[in-house]
Amino acid sequence: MKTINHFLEAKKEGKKIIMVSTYEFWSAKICEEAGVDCILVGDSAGMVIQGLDTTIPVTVEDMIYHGKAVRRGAPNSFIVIDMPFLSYQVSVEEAVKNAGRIMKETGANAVKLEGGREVSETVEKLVSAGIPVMGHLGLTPQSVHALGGYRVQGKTQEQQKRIIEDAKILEQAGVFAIVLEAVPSNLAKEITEFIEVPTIGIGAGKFTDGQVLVFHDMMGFFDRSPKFVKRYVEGKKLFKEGLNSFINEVRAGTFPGKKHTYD
Ligand SMILES: Nc1nc(=O)c2c([nH]1)NC[C@@H]1CN(c3ccc(C(=O)N[C@@H](CCC(=O)O)C(=O)O)cc3)CN21
Ligand SMILES: CC(C)C(=O)C(=O)O
Ligand SMILES: [Mg+2]
Repeated sequence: MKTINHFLEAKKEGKKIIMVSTYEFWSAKICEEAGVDCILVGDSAGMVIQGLDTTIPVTVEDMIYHGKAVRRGAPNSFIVIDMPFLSYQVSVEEAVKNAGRIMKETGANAVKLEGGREVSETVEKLVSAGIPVMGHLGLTPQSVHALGGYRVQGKTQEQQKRIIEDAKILEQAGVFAIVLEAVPSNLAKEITEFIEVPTIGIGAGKFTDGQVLVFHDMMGFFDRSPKFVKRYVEGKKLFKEGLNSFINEVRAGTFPGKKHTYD
């Protein structure tokens, strides 16, 4: 079983950290068998699994449901679960309660929450309660309406300064790693060199200590994806081919054959 120490050691040794965001039993099992360092049960489940336009409606119950399934598929993996929108912003007390429920009911190793200085007190409290916390800066999708859409962050000097400061504040608050989403690669590089905890990038270039992608994105299940997604398999095409074979064989009367029949 990997622990939070694995993340710091990987950074020290210059070994890239591999994280994949996924939501249920069988893809979690594939991730564990393939040897990823960390599985993220992302609130992107709202978009990928529920077909929502944003992650905003996702609930603590949803995350616990997904977390339990992922833990069953990946019993030996380091699992991080996203705290959904408004499960940690209202008060530190609510955040501890919700994070505690997520940890107790799923068997996760850590939680992730979005934001910088505005969540630093919450991070401190969670860490002091024994709950490891991963940070998330740059494009923070739970603030999509405040940001005016899913836009690259850290384009102006002012924004860059703020994100760098936020990374330092999160590190001081006790996070064991920080996701950097949709920021210019030179900014991600600067942050990665500036802080001691590892950075895990998505749309943040190649200089971060690790990379994360959504399982269904990299497997090619979506027709439209952000620029940062690389499709390693044409999953939708492959699945459609399989499905078409089933349809054609049933219509032609060639399935089920002898092999698939109890005689
Ligand atoms: N399937 C999936 N993959 C993700 O990576 C992901 C989610 N869902 N849901 C939560 C957030 C939302 N994310 C997103 C969603 C859209 C863009 C996007 O459309 N970006 C455009 C515009 C960039 C710009 O104009 O600045 C792009 O072309 O990359 C980026 C990140 C990343 N996360
Ligand atoms: C894209 C990653 C970092 C995430 O937060 C998610 O999957 O929800
Ligand atoms: Mg998320």
